[in-house]
Amino acid sequence: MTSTASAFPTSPAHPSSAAQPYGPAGDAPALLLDGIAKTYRSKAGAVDALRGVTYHFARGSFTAVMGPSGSGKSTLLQCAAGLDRPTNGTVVLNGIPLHGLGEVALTKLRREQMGFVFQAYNLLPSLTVYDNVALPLRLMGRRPGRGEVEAVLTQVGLDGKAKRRPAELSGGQQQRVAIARALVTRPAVLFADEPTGALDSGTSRQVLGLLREATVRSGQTTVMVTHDPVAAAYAERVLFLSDGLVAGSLDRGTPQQIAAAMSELER
Ligand SMILES: Nc1ncnc2c1ncn2[C@@H]1O[C@H](COP(=O)(O)OP(=O)(O)OP(=O)(O)O)[C@@H](O)[C@H]1O
Repeated sequence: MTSTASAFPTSPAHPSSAAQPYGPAGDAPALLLDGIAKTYRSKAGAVDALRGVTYHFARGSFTAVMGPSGSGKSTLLQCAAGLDRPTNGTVVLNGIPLHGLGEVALTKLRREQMGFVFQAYNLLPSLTVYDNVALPLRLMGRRPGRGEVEAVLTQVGLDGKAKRRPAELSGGQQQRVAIARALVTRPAVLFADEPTGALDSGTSRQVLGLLREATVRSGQTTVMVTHDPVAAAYAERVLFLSDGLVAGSLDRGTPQQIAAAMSELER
């Protein structure tokens, strides 16, 4: 792509914006990426997966990350969540710079301030729905209150399913358990990686509706990687990556507009 300006309105993500107040309360962004670069080195050579990504994810925003295969989406998510370390640049989550943290502190931060939803639901098969959802609280050293677990099960429409085990649920219901498990700690950022990749379109709509509702009702900040323009249209903004760089963004795009922007990037 030679120019991104017309098809992709410029996002408000520039290094200087880190110094600006955010939102009505002047809060820092939920997630700030500043000049993130990631080079993978192997015997086959070096691959520059990210080449300087600067972006802020405002509190309470729901952002989809899209881009052609190999554009760096998974790498971005991994670096943002502290699952991998960038070669250069800074990630600041809820005001906490990740680069200064050791593995133990990073694990604690992930448990307490991040939620994860993947294509594979990753539920523990031997635990009930209730215990799967309560697990992150237990891992934080907290005794889960019955009310808080039940409230989040209600939020995802799983009333009455608390005693079931994952194998007794449909795929869509299992993904809703995974979302409940991700939301129960009230994380600063919920990371979702192809959350509807294994679901049919009707069930996908329900799951995406839940993610959107969590933003609208509870101010949940969500970052979702997806290949699907229909899924991305549930987000307020789509951030496009191309060849390890931010190519632009699109606010409140329709699936058709998002698909057209993707086609332009893939040309
Ligand atoms: N562990 C690794 N070692 C070497 N290269 C890697 C590694 N992980 C990713 N890459 C390379 O980095 C680039 C970005 O990969 P990444 O998985 O982030 O892209 P993506 O946009 O998520 O792709 P896809 O849509 O196909 O999942 C690609 O060229 C990929 O081959």
